[in-house]
Amino acid sequence: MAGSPGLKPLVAVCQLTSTPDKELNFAACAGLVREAARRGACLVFLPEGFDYIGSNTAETLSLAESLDGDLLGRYAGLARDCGVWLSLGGFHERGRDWPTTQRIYNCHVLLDPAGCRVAAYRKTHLCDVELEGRVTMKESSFTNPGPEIVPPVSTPAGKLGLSICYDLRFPEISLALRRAGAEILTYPSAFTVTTGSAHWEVLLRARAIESQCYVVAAAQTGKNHERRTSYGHSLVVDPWGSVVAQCREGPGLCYAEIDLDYLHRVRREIPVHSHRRPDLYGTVAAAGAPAP
Ligand SMILES: O=C(O)CNC(=O)[C@H](CS)NC(=O)CCC(=O)C(=O)O
Repeated sequence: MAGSPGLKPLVAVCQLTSTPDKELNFAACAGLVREAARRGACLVFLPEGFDYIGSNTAETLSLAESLDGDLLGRYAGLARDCGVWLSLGGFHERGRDWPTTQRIYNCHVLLDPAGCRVAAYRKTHLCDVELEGRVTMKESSFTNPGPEIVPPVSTPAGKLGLSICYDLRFPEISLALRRAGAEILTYPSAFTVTTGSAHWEVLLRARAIESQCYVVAAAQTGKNHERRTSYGHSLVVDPWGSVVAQCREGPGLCYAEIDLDYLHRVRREIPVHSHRRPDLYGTVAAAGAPAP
């Protein structure tokens, strides 16, 4: 379907309730990816923690694998079987430094339809957040921060910029990806209900409007284990800021056509990118500092 004249590429967004059971999670993901491929999607997005959501730190660490391990091998087979690109947002990766750090990376892997790994972005902003009496997250206690932002990758749907979940709160990364040529930004996520209900959609729409990119956000939803519930609301935003697709409650799929002609029209009409003043943003003195 992708590339056929007159047809716009279709992307699919998977919403999941991952548990600590990797087998069950793989079966759920494979079912959704196969369905998305049957419907003609060329690129399928899975959320952060698509592999599993551990019920405690020890379990999270013990289940982690390397990028060359069995689980990603099976996802590569799935991409090949279905002939789709797969955005695997937020794989729990044991990197080469595992023996010394005993920490993992939160790694967003992009596979092409041959099952080849074409990019791996390791989450750079770690979610250490404490909302008194409601939410405690300390991702840095078991995760190493990624060392770099990864250049956008050409896919049949457009040039894809990779981020993960909490990165969504940092417009710097989305603008850096836009500057590097991104047309689609993606934020695979496992948001909390408390922060998601206040911030999720408004942040995603803001990232789309300011970067003039499509924004694709696959999310965990519902009860992952006894002590963890995720916000859901997987969606796609167009470069004007309209929500063009959204999952309903529970695990499932939503679809969007990516219209790059429309994206370029929005960029022509409001050329914020060429109006930026990078000469100024780094030069503001702190309050109270003496005037030059
Ligand atoms: O740990 C795993 O297994 C999967 N990773 C996560 O769930 C991550 C780190 S704890 N969650 C977030 O970043 C939530 C961000 C969020 O909710 C916000 O920014 O408001």
